[in-house]
Amino acid sequence: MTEQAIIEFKNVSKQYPNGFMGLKDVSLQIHPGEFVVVVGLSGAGKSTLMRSVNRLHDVTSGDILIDGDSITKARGKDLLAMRRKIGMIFQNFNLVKRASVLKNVLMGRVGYYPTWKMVLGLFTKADKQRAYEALQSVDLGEKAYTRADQLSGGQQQRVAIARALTQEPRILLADEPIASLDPETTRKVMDDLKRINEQMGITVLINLHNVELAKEYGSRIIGIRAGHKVFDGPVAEATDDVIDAIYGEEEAPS
Ligand SMILES: Nc1ncnc2c1ncn2[C@@H]1O[C@H](COP(=O)(O)OP(=O)(O)OP(=O)(O)O)[C@@H](O)[C@H]1O
Repeated sequence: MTEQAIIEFKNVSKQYPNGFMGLKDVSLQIHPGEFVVVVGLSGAGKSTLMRSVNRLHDVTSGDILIDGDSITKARGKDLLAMRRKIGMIFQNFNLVKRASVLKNVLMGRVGYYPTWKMVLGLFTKADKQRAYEALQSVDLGEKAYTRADQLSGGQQQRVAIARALTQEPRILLADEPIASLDPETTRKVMDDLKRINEQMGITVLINLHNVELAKEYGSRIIGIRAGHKVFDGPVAEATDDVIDAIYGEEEAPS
């Protein structure tokens, strides 16, 4: 018996309103606990793929299943419940700069409260505890009351990771999370993601430009080129020839 995929793309295509095809007939399955790195040239469709998973982008055709349920077709409360399972971090951190680190991390609980409680900032003790614990897990417990914009870029990204963890997700999407960071902080963020994957069993899907880091941290690589999936396999199979085919100069498939 094969284990149920936590993320499944079935013949997914995405056409932007201007007619450009961001994804072309992509099918894939990701299983619980995997650490999958998506690589490809700038503009290949990596972010489009990532943002389709939690419906930051709607796809044009095909279906995306989360734990076997279609997120493509989900509406209202069902969509909200599915999105709770999916945390996300971004290249530019997306923190509320003038708010404290703790407030930012608590935002990870937004999907669990009605709007009026959020407006009044009425978080439960249990949620505050969750937020502290998430901050501690990225080694930033002592920064809880610091304003987010007082932290370094690497620290801000780790606050964003803590915010995603507070959501108690099963999947973590990371869209170019280290693109704005220097090499040293890059490692710290990647190490945090790896630890979260291994110790908490959270499935990680991450876009990276850097193939070396993709090979070092990933268990599996997906290569995207001009909207097509052109490679999907374990890191050991991502040979130089494979990487050349993902990044190379020759004509991309249409
Ligand atoms: N809203 C949009 N309308 C039209 N085209 C878009 C839109 N968003 C993205 N695209 C195009 O879709 C293609 C894929 O974009 P995407 O951001 O997914 O690429 P990427 O592989 O993540 O690139 P990068 O590494 O530079 O972020 C690009 O050619 C981009 O210009």
